[in-house]
Parts: sequence; C-alpha cells; structure tokens
Amino acid sequence: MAEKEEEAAKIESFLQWAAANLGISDSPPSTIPSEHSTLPRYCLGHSLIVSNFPDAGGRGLAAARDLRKGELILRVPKKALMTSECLMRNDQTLSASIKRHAFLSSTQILTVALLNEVNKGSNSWWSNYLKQLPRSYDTLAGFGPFEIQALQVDDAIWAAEKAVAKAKLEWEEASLVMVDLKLKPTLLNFKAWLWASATISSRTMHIPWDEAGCLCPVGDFFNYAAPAEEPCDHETVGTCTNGTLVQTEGLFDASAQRLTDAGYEEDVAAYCFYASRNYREKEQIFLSYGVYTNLELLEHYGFLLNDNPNDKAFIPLEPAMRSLCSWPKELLYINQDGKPSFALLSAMRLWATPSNKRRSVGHLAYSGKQLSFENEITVIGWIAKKCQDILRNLKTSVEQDKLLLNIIDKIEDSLLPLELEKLPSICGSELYAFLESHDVANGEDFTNLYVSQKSRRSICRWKFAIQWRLSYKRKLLYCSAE
Ligand SMILES: C[S@@+](CC[C@H](N)C(=O)[O-])C[C@H]1O[C@@H](n2cnc3c(N)ncnc32)[C@H](O)[C@@H]1O
Repeated sequence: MAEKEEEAAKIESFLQWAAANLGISDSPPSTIPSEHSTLPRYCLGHSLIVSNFPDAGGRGLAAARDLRKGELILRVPKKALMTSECLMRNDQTLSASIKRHAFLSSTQILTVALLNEVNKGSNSWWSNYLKQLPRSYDTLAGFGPFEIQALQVDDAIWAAEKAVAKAKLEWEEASLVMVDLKLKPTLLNFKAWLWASATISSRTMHIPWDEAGCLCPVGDFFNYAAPAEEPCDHETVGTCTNGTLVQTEGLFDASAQRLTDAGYEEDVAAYCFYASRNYREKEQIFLSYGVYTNLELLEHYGFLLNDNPNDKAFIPLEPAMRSLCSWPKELLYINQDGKPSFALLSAMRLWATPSNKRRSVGHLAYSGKQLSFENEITVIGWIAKKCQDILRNLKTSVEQDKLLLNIIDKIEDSLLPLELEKLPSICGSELYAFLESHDVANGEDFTNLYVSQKSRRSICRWKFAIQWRLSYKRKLLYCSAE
C-alpha cells in the first residue's frame, strides 16, 4: 500500500476505535448514542475532519462545516485520556515498579508508562492510538552537535545543550525502572526515551490532578496558532512552562478568552474544545497552546513560526548596565517588529542619564517615560549599535541564511544545485560540514544526492536552526534600521 493510503487507513481505524471504545465525539451531547444504540462509525465528521496542512503543522483538524465562535467542537471523556494514573491502574507490574523507584518526576513516570505501553505492541489496549503517533520529533533535546552550533546565538546554543543534558539525565535516572520492567532493548535506549519524552512534551494537555498532563486522543490533532498578545495574567491563565498544551480552569472572562479554547471540565468529566473564532468549512482549526517564543516552541514542540508575534531577541547587557536596574534579563529584548521591550528602554534611559541625576529620574524611567530628547537619541543610538554589533559577530548574515535555506530545500529534493560554487565561502563551509558529517552520498558532479532517512531528519533540524537564527537576526536588523 502507498504510504499516503496506509496513513489514511491508520487514521480511519483509529477514529472508529476512538468513537466506539473511548466515546470521543464532535457531535452535540444530545446525539451521544445510548449503550444500546448503534455507535457512530467515526468520532469526527459533525464538526471536525482530519486533514493535511503541509504549511501549517501537517496533519491537523479542519472544520467539517461553518463553525461559530464558542461552539463546543470536541469532547474527550476522562476515560479516553491517557494518564500515568490510568496506565498504572491497569498494569500492576508498572505500578509496583514505579512505587519501588519513588524518585521519578511525574513527567518521567508518564514517559516510562508510555514506553511500557509501546512495549506491549498490539497487546496494548492503546495500540490504535500509539500506532498513529508521529515516529520522530524535532524538539531541541534531539538536536545533535552540528544542529546546535547552527543556532549560532550563545543563549540558544546554551538552551539546546541544556535540553540535551536534561533529557540524558532523566533517561539515566529512569533506566533502572525500565530495566526492572524488562522493556525490549530498543525501548531502553536514549533514542526511544527522546521519542517518548518529545511525545509528552509536544502532545500532553494540562489536567489538574497530574503535573505531567495527559495524552488526549484526537484533541492532540489540533495544530498551534499563536495568541496575538501577552495574556493579561500569567498565573490566572496557567500558561505552562514545560510544553504542556495550555488548559484553563473553566472559561474565563472575555480578556482571557483566546486561551479558553480547551480545558478539562469536571462537571462533564471530559476535555472540551471550543471554537475560539468563527471558522469556514474546511478551514484549519487551531488551538493556542500558550504564549511561546520561537526557541520555546522549538524546545517543547519541535517547530517554529516564521511570523511569531510572541518571539523575542534577547539583548545581553554589560554587567555595569545591568546593575543599574532591577529588570530580570528575560525582560530585556527586541520584539518581533524590531521595537525594544519596555524594560530594555527603561534600563537604557537610566544608563544614559548622568550618574548624579539617576536617583531623581529613576521613577520616571521605571514607569516607561522618556527622560529627555537627548537621552532618547542616545538610547536609540546605543540599542541600534548593539544590534549591529551582535549581527556583525554572528557567522552568517540574513542574506546568507536565506541562501542556505534555498540550497537546503534542493538537498531535500536530493538535488545539490549547480550554483554551489557561487555560494559565499562561509555558507559553503557550513554546507560541506553537513555533507561530511552525514551519509549524504553524491555523484562526481554533486548533482544527484542520496539522502538517507536519518539525514533527512537532521536536515529538518538544521533547517529549523537556520530559520531560528534568521528570525533572530531579522528582529535586530529591523531594530537597527528604525
Ligand atoms: C499537538 S500536535 C498537533 C498535531 C500534529 N500535527 C500531528 O500530526 O499529530 C503538535 C505538533 O504538531 C506540529 N505543529 C503544530 N502546530 C504547528 C504549526 N503551526 N506549524 C508547524 N508545526 C506545527 C508540531 O510538530 C507539534 O509538535
């Protein structure tokens, strides 16, 4: 069977199983069939259909008809949620083993429980669900040394190295339990651990009773669209820091509405999904997992958005400048549109004030006020120069990154373009370093490439790294050109 048909058949059998065995439904509750009536063939079709969106997340959910904002579009009953609790309840060996190793975090427990379920193969009650999960992910923890260096910016390289080290440590800690459970050797290795932890990081939804969240069949088909503004109150809306898809406790007021498109509802004992706006038939329906920068999206979900309104380019300040203000460094950045953040402007205004006057104008600077015309000119000039200096010190320019991305697109099609000689040497060396470190075989004339499956994954990650650094540089460029 061709790959596409095989995929479609897998989804079809999964949706039938989800309706019949899990009670998942996209129809109004009044149409839920009683135990004795004929069950619906599929859990979808009334409000949603599974569709492919190559430029916006791949497999996703589309509107089966015109939908109104606020409409309930999917209900996933509690019994359909895959949680550590339910996996342990149904597997005494797992439960006993986890109890013997009480040091594991809730996320490690869910990761072990997921691998333990995969280990059962077709004997797992969840096998229909497991079979349709992605085979691999591009989260930062799976980046190799080449892809990490391709991020170019120190902060991003550090975040990626930290993600890899954290995943390794968590795997080592959990290994004892997995050996205890007698998992197959292929499920004991780091690659399998990366797969399971990326599944959890990119697909779990928040539930009030387990920090690790839950896997929510069908609900985890929604792709992401960024919310446009900062949430009014981080704590109230419960944006997660670990990649768990955002869930809000019930529905909040209008200002928080954009984050209320999904949540576990105790009164109906189900995860409920609502249309966050009006949708036309066949349009992709998105879910807001929360407010994320591109680096955070890459870390937790393994993708990024070319036009992410919540992206930020952090600006490192010299210690002497930092010591003048109390803003944490997370607030010192350039926005997506090239504008400096409130805290960065405020810190710079104070720094550009003669030291004997700082005390008297401190309250104005902290409240976001301009201090004087001259002060503002100095501040804007300093920030623009800082951006130019950062750009100059990075290995490649915006133009070179765009060129490399074009070349990579051709490599993905197994064609190494002839204009290779015209490449600036810095791009050429990055390209050759990639070809050398991967099994990308080429003919004499460099035109026909053999790109293995493993290299394709690595190309994807390399491309994400270049896209990330390009979006970082664009912000600095906009800022320095303002
Ligand atoms: C919760 S799943 C969504 C469904 C997923 N596309 C699937 O095939 O199962 C989250 C994953 O979908 C992909 N994704 C979601 N939104 C995306 C977007 N706007 N652009 C690119 N990839 C996206 C990422 O791989 C992410 O880790």
